[in-house]
Amino acid sequence: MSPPASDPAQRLTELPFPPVTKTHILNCSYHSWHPRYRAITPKARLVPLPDAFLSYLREDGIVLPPDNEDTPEWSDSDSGIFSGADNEGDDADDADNYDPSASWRDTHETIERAIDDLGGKVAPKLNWSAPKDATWMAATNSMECRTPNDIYLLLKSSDFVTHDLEHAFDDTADEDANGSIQDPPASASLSVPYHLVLRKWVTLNPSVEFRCFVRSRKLIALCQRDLNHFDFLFKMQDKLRQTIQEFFDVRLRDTFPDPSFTFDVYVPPPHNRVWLIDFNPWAQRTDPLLFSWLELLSLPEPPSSNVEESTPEKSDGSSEYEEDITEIFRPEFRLVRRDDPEAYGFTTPQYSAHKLPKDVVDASRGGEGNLREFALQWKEAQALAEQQKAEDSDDD
Ligand SMILES: Nc1ncnc2c1ncn2[C@@H]1O[C@H](COP(=O)(O)OP(=O)(O)OP(=O)(O)O)[C@@H](O)[C@H]1O
Ligand SMILES: [Mg+2]
Repeated sequence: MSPPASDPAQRLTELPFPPVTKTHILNCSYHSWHPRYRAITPKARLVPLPDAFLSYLREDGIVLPPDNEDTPEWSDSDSGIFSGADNEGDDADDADNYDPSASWRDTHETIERAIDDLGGKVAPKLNWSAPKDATWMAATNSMECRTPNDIYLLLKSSDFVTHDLEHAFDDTADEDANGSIQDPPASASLSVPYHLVLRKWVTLNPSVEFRCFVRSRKLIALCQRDLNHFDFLFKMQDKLRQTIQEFFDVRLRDTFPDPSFTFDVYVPPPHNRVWLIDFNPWAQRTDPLLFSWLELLSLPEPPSSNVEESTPEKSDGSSEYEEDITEIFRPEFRLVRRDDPEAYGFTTPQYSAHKLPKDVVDASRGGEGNLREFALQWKEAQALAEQQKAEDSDDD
């Protein structure tokens, strides 16, 4: 028998989120919000993905379409990844003729044209997730892609992308056609219109990327996305908070379909223009970064005078009181302090738990030689990451 809702043990193990609906998850998908916010988002192209392409993404192993010009030599023998062309040896005949893109050639070509359209370099993502955990697979060690194959390699290596494909609606409540929660759950499930999102590549300065938390259409908290300490942010904290608050009030507060959500912004120098990068659901799956979800769920809300279009007047006709309240409430803006990294548990590299995609492990099982080679590369990559970490902390 399941414990009653009032059982203290249950209260301790479950965060008090309002039910997360599939509609809410879909509202945070790039393809749903992008048309509404195109003007405030860096240039992007969306490519609808047919089932055949989705099957390719879901397949085990990483086989790339033939691409003589852009597939580097090392990709055939060194890592278990191979392109349809250029294979040598006894087993190569089949692979020579195999083009995984044969059944989605149109999509491949659309992607090629979109990359061109966006100036030759793009940052890819699926409906919700970018392959941030797979950049170590890429020759550039980043999400910068110049060819369709660069994109496929990243997408197929990413656990975050797999989550979009296989677990988009995990832990969501069922709802009826009007969006009301169904009890008992309805069996009908919403299907996901999968899209490849290609964003024109820009070299972003991670210090001015922020995640913002909105509860009941009120901006209650914001914080850095990058978990390093940046001294200069402290001096401009008030200005940044005000700029982002205004952006939220004007652009998002009344237009986003759900009352609670998170959004990510980029505020490049001179810090007076805000770019929308992404939305994430108000749900446990979203990383609360410098906050905990329990804090975010229980932080005090601003008085409503801070969010109303017009402040109601007092009986004597003045609105001084409301202005005072507006003055007092500030969404909490959390930055990483100089001596903070330990406190926040940043001693492990970000996404370290995701650095070994299943596909790569599978690829490395091709025999002892392959495994040894793979292990060597793995060690090198780790040493490089350690070195980078040491350099970063020296800078601090
Ligand atoms: N156009 C771009 N060019 C280069 N890099 C970009 C671009 N857009 C975003 N990025 C970088 O990619 C990172 C991840 O992008 P995004 O926030 O869309 O990923 P995500 O998977 O939704 O992340 P999360 O899981 O944290 O919500 C951003 O923090 C930013 O540093
Ligand atoms: Mg996101």
